[in-house]
Amino acid sequence: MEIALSVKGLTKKFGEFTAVDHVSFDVEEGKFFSILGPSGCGKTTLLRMIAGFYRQTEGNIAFSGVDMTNTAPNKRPVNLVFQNLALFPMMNVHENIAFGLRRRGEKSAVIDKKVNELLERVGLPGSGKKQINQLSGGQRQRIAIARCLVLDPSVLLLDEPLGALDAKLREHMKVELKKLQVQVGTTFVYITHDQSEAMMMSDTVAVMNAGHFEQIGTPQELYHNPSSSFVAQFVGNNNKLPVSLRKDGDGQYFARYENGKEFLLLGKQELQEKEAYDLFIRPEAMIINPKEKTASFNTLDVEVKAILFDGGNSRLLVTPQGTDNELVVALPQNRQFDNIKAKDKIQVGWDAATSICYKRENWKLYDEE
Ligand SMILES: Nc1ncnc2c1ncn2[C@@H]1O[C@H](COP(=O)(O)OP(=O)(O)OP(=O)(O)O)[C@@H](O)[C@H]1O
Repeated sequence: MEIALSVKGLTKKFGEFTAVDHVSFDVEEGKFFSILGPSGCGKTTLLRMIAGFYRQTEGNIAFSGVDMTNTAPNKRPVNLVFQNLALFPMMNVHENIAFGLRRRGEKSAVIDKKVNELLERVGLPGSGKKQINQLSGGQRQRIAIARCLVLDPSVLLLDEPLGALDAKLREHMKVELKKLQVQVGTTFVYITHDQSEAMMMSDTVAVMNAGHFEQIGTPQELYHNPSSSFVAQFVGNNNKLPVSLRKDGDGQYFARYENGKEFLLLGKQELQEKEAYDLFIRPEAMIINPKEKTASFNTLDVEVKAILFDGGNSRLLVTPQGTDNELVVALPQNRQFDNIKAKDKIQVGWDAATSICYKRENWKLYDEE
């Protein structure tokens, strides 16, 4: 498969501050590639360098194998969809989409044909005469994308385009945007701080932290095999237990929890005794009142603090005995645990293979601030 975009060692410094630090990645043609990271990690700066709006301090950018590191923005085969969409309110839908083609000096008949084709492709045929203020948030979104696609970019850059929408519409547009990308087949490079957006829509996700990429992988790889504490915490819901490590005579590691309980550790990660670690266990990896326990099964006695009912995403909030920590345990959908109530003492357990341990790091996700 051809590489639509190749970025090598891209770096941007603002004075002494390094906003983007030697970032490298390739995006295959026709794929949905997301850059996911908390506010201020450098996503927009990276996107602006790719678009050509910022000059890089170091590094290279190539489109379809052609180096364009120093090419002017309007000569690059990219287009950028902004967070605020930047549609022209005084123009109708047709005029908005036609804008770029007119500037290119295309003939009216060609413009009309292309605009109508694009309106079909984004699922809004016949809406050319509508004013922008007559459109819903989701429709505006599609028009903003149509306005960029009409110029036939080989890569479409999207800067948090769902950011301005309310929660319900965001959910809907995630699915719409994914379908639209598959339908039009254009390579999308999408930036977001919302992990569920990135996970649901992307073929590949790069997780960005403080100017660098922590991990690049499929959503499944990031979820099941996070390569760092940051990724384990930023991608999907995870429980974090502060632990210290002990190695027994056979070289087997155990995680010692603050209430004195020890958990077996499996897995390939490098561990060092006596360092401070965090043990990560996904809510759905935890089994309530486990009956059949494998040889590598860990258990923990907990008290139920609250039932967090949310339909198919219902969970228990529990506190392990002898600690102030709170853990989240997914509730199976078979109503088997309908009888559980607050203050109940229960046991939760997980297979050691489903947990992962990383050295403790002292950063905070901005949601927690
Ligand atoms: N023109 C500039 N001059 C100096 N510092 C800047 C400039 N633009 C961005 N920065 C800094 O670079 C860092 C990365 O900013 P950037 O806007 O790329 O982050 P982001 O991940 O897109 O964040 P957000 O999701 O909040 O938009 C921030 O610390 C920001 O303050």
